[in-house]
Amino acid sequence: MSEPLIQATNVGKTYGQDVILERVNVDVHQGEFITLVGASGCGKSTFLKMILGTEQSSTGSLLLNGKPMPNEPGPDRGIVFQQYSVFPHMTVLDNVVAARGFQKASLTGLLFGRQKRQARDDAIAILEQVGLGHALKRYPHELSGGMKQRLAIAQAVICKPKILLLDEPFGALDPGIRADMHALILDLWKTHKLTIFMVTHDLKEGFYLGTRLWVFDKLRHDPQAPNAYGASITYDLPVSQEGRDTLDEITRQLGASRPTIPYKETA
Ligand SMILES: Nc1ncnc2c1ncn2[C@@H]1O[C@H](COP(=O)(O)OP(=O)(O)OP(=O)(O)O)[C@@H](O)[C@H]1O
Repeated sequence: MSEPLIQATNVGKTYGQDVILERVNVDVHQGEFITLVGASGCGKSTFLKMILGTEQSSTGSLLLNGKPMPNEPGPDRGIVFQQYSVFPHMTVLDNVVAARGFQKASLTGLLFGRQKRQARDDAIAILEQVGLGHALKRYPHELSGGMKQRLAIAQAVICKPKILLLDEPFGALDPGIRADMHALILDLWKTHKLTIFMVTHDLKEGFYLGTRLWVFDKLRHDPQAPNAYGASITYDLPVSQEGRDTLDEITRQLGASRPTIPYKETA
């Protein structure tokens, strides 16, 4: 098998005295679609931020293509948050062109001449793909929640990331709209050959979208010091088509069984 795209070895994260994550050991290969589930506050977003480069691991090693994860975001890693992060004073089209501008000319975000024409053409193509081709001239306040999230996804994808990080991107959307967004994200994943990490609170969504599902949980608890231990990945489940078909059964087993990755005293 090829070299892992991301390799985490005994990764831990602390904020002051609080241990958030500990002993995270995973390899991720290009093209995987990882979904992350776990209790609120257990460190899922923190793990995404470490891949984005806005947070650094406190212990262990986190590698991207065999080299230490850069300490800042880069064009190879895009992110979409639950709260719509678009520029309110720009049209839909200009929002996506600007995202490319900040990538290519980060200080001013301004593009000129051929670069600008290319960015416009690419932006129109990606907006067509996310279903906003009819709304190029609208402003964000004229869009529904689902449309704003499509716009945020288009902003991330126009930068041609290898890795797309999705932090509960559909959490604020109605169930019917979420189904459309699922189809969109699977389409983008395939056509742009992305590696996706997606945090969700919806186990069903995690099984439906992912090729692999991670459960974050604490394996050690100290009732006297609740923040003394951090969460690890306690289940690392490959999701096959059969897995999707027998979702109810897997959900039942997850609730009833013990973690498949027991805690090991490794250095
Ligand atoms: N910059 C920070 N400084 C101090 N503590 C932080 C910081 N960022 C996050 N935390 C803490 O780290 C813990 C994990 O936060 P994180 O957002 O990663 O959890 P999460 O699993 O994504 O939660 P949720 O599902 O609610 O979004 C929380 O207790 C949070 O308060």
